[in-house]
Amino acid sequence: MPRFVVFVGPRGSGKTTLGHALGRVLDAPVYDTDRMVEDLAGEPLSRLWEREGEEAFRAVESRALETLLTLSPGVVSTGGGIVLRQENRQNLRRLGYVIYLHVPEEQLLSRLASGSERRPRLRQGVSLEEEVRQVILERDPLYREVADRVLSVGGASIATTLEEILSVLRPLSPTIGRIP
Ligand SMILES: Nc1ncnc2c1ncn2[C@@H]1O[C@H](COP(=O)(O)OP(=O)(O)O)[C@@H](O)[C@H]1O
Ligand SMILES: O=C(O)C1=C[C@@H](OP(=O)(O)O)[C@@H](O)[C@H](O)C1
Ligand SMILES: [Mg+2]
Repeated sequence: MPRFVVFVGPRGSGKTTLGHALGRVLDAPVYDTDRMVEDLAGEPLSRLWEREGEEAFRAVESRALETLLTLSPGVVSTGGGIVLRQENRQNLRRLGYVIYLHVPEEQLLSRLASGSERRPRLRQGVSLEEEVRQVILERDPLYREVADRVLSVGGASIATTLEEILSVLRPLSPTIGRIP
């Protein structure tokens, strides 16, 4: 697999879930920049964020992304805010084929509201609904800027979305590697 397949998109769009699923099917290494940040920082993401704030987290996130450029190609699940920095947008494009998982706001909201995982809030003093609205407004153009492909996957099951991803990747197999 000579190049990476990279998922970008907002929180709850399924980057982590689909990254693992795709890695299994392709028998390729799976990287999640959030887990790489935790390894580099030596503490859970939520604690780093709480203790040192978002900017400190972003600095480690950029280092994690730079590290990826030196690793064996595989599937990369990014954190939803990785596109905020220009240097990261450049590095994402260098890594390989970037897929933006586009999911309607209502669906993101219901996944985030029901998820058991602890995710730090991105906006203070507003409802989760307003946070999701603001964050999408700010980042949607940035996801589109880095994406080779925008996949609208709202409403589809994990299995159906995985099939759709595989059908997008198949024609690219000369640069991505063998796709089943
Ligand atoms: N069709 C779907 N595709 C991806 N995730 C889904 C889907 N339906 C429900 N989910 C759930 O939504 C959540 C997505 O979270 P996650 O994979 O952590 O997203 P991200 O890494 O983009 O924040 C998971 O709990 C997953 O089980
Ligand atoms: O959108 C964001 O700014 C963030 C998304 C999270 O990753 P997921 O998109 O995988 O939830 C994680 O990087 C951190 O909590 C910040
Ligand atoms: Mg994730």
